[in-house]
Amino acid sequence: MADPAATPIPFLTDQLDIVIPTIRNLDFLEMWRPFFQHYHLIIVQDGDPSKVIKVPEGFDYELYNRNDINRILGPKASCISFKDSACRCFGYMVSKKKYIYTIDDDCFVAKDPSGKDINALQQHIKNLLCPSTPFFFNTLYDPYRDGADFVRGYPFSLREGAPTAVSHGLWLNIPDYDAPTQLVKPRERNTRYVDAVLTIPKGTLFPMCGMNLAFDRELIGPAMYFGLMGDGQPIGRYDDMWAGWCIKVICDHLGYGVKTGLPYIWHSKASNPFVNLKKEYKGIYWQEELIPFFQAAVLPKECTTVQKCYIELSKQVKAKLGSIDDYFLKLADAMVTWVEAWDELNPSAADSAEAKGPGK
Ligand SMILES: O=c1ccn([C@@H]2O[C@H](COP(=O)(O)OP(=O)(O)O[C@H]3O[C@@H](CO)[C@H](O)[C@H]3O)[C@@H](O)[C@H]2O)c(=O)[nH]1
Ligand SMILES: [Mn+2]
Repeated sequence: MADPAATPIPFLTDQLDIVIPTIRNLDFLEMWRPFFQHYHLIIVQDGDPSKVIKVPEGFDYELYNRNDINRILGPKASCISFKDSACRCFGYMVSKKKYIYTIDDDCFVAKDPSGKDINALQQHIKNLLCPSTPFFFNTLYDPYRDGADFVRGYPFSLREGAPTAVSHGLWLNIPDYDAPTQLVKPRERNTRYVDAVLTIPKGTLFPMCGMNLAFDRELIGPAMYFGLMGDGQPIGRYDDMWAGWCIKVICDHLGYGVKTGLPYIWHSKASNPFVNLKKEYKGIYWQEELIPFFQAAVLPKECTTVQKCYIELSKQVKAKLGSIDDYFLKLADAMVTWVEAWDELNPSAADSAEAKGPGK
């Protein structure tokens, strides 16, 4: 097998879309121009569709506002959040590319300890193209990286690794803290650059942040639904968390890997902690029941495609979480609507999904 660490990182400009949820002008792209200008952008405009979003010259993009989402999905648009960054998942659905990178419009290019600008997109591509090691933990971190390898005692039968479905990047400056933590530590900034990429072990959940995230759309796209939040919903800021718990259960079942660590972006501003507390507070106690649910979730072996896994998960959500709050009955239905809409917009992928089967 070719040494994944030694091969140069391809740019994949015709295989990757960048999805940006936004309610503001996209001046932040100026800083990303050297890294993004050859990629196609999918801009999901949230909020008032009559507002004109200014996109800097020279970028190739498609922009969807709420009117477009309603026109394209019809009644199924009900599964796409309104007035919340969760709307970004519509961009995953309409993309036709193999890979997705999603980034917030208040995230900028960070510098590594040497002072060099970090090309976050290239690091995500490297993470996605290199295998993961979910079945046995390598104590010297990413074994496929230049200057590292599997350590003594690592089973040779597992050294081929698993296909990587998700690459979860981190943030310098404003960390992704929940509102209570933000309120207690308003001036805390993340200044620590940890030069590592880790595979999250099979059977372990994690808090997935949508700020700096890339994934293999063909491996896990139909499960990357950012849960129903925003207008008319009882919670917010749990969209990406919901997606992260669902994709991790499914990746574990299908034998795919999820990585976290490099690359870093510079998160420039903290959202209002009081507004965030109002959005999060129910989720803070609900998640004490949600996490055990996902930890115990078992998918039958007949679930051989992401769609089948996701539909099965939605049934378990309805059966086991509906008693917490009616919201989870609505969310379970929205999960089904999402998959139906996904398959309508991606018919060929839906047909071939049957053939894919579990990752080896
Ligand atoms: O109603 C809205 C509000 C914002 N957006 C766009 O979404 C992203 C994130 O917005 P922002 O940076 O203001 O919020 P954060 O609290 O930093 O977001 C992080 O927390 C999580 C919220 O679920 C999420 O994982 C992170 O994004 C920006 O691009 C806004 O323009 C929106 O579309 N609709
Ligand atoms: Mn932000």
